[in-house]
Amino acid sequence: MAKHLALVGLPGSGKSTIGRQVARQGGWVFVDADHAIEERLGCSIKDYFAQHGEAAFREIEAQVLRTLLQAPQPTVIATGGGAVLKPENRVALREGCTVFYLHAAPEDIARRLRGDTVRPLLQGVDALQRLQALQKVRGPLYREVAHYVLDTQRNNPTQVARKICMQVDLAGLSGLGSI
Ligand SMILES: Nc1ncnc2c1ncn2[C@@H]1O[C@H](COP(=O)(O)OP(=O)(O)OP(=O)(O)O)[C@@H](O)[C@H]1O
Ligand SMILES: O=C(O)C1=C[C@@H](O)[C@@H](O)[C@H](O)C1
Ligand SMILES: [Mg+2]
Repeated sequence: MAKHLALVGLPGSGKSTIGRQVARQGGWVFVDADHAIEERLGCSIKDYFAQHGEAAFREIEAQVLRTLLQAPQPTVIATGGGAVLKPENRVALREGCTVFYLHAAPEDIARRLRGDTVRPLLQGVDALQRLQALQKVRGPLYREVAHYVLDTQRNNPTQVARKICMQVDLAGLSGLGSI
């Protein structure tokens, strides 16, 4: 039975915001994979992207994910938006976690992220077009890895977090305890 809970979805789908709330509600440890990666890098993801490129970043991301999945305590993991790109990450996530895909249309996310300056893949481009392109490639991968798909468009982060907790409770997911 899965031990951890992972949230996957496009940049801005709410993984960090909702993951933190789920962990608080359930009394679990919360880890934002992007923060764990930045600790490991010693610099921001944005700077690392600029200096070393995406391929180098993906290698570090895979290593950090592996480390997080080995944690002895049940953890809510907000994954990076592109963590599902590597097939081995998808296998590791699916096996080591109960995975929730936070779905939202690119149009909605573009509205949420208006004025964003930290997401490297959305800088200096038309954010909506980029999100649509990401959705085309990643949508099937998020669905492939997910045990559950949640629509985040008609629900605010607190409501989505509550739905996740209810699902965890209903399914009696061992390792995560009950809420
Ligand atoms: N269901 C929602 N409804 C409205 N706004 C939301 C919802 N979920 C998240 N947001 C808002 O969208 C923004 C992005 O959320 P967040 O940073 O949690 O996304 P993320 O998936 O962690 O992104 P990234 O992959 O880039 O780390 C935040 O301002 C957050 O408050
Ligand atoms: O969508 C992506 O590819 C990314 C999303 C962020 O969470 C970070 O992991 C990084 O900026 C890459
Ligand atoms: Mg995040």
